[in-house]
Amino acid sequence: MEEAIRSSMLTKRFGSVTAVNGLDLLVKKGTIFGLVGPDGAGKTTTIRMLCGILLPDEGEAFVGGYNTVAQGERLKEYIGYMPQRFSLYGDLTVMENLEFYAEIYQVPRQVRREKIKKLLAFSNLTAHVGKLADQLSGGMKQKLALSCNLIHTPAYLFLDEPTTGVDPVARREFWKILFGLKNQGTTIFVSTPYMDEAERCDEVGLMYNGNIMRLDKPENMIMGFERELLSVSVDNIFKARDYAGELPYVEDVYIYGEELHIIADDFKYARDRLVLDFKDKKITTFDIKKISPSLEDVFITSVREMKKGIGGKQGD
Ligand SMILES: Nc1ncnc2c1ncn2[C@@H]1O[C@H](COP(=O)(O)OP(=O)(O)OP(=O)(O)O)[C@@H](O)[C@H]1O
Repeated sequence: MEEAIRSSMLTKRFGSVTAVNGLDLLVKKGTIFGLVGPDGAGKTTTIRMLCGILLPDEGEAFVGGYNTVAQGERLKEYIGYMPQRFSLYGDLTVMENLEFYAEIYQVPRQVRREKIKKLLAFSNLTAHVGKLADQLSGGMKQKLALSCNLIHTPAYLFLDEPTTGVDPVARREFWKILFGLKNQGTTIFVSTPYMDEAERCDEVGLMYNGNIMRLDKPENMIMGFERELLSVSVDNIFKARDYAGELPYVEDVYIYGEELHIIADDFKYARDRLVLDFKDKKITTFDIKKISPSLEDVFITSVREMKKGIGGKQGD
């Protein structure tokens, strides 16, 4: 296994807030690592430390063998970093933006044209070279931003929520590009709020309150979900959610799309009792069935357990 990214006890504090708390990570070369977690979990701070932009208070990290602090300048040649709000120049065209970043990254002039041509083809932007960046759709803007970050052919790519706010079709297309990069050997470290994207990563870390609470392949996380999960369709979802939360045989309950997801020890017992208990409360049950968990179920329940663990109040 060739190591690409490693951190040990990486810590960052902002005043009394510990944004990242003793993070130990290991990402293999040529893989996609996904960092998932609620707002404020510490994802951006982690990425910024790994890119050598933010100094850790404790611990250390290495990317491609380079120490992110002591060799931070050297490291910049090998990494691409796309922050949540990457600045494209709206009044420059697609081509001009790429040329601008080629200049910034000092891409040798003799290879610039060829490199830009390849990136445009790779990201399906060839037909739009003359358009102003401001006139592109959200998905195209993100692809252009990614292309600008790939102009110097980085071996390690850090993407902070690169597809937030982008429509599902454009998100899929963006991920096709990421898979293409992975196949060429690029290591990708990406934070995302989308579970379908997390499922596409080789490994996923669930971050909460500055800690990685779980770290595994997505399929292992799903397999490790050992409780019974019920999907329940009712006429009054909020009333049903609040009531189910008080029932002794219900371990957890949350709203999942149009349905209630209920976790219990014993499916048959919970199903039979729920229908009766809901009826008593004048809640009509349209459908109730056992389902396999998705990665989203794993994350929702993990975060809820963590919140309970630290005495926090549960949300949805
Ligand atoms: N420059 C800063 N000054 C003070 N506090 C900060 C700073 N940057 C981050 N924090 C705090 O550190 C914690 C982690 O923030 P961070 O931005 O890393 O989380 P995140 O998981 O990326 O969330 P989001 O997706 O909302 O950006 C939060 O409590 C945040 O308020």
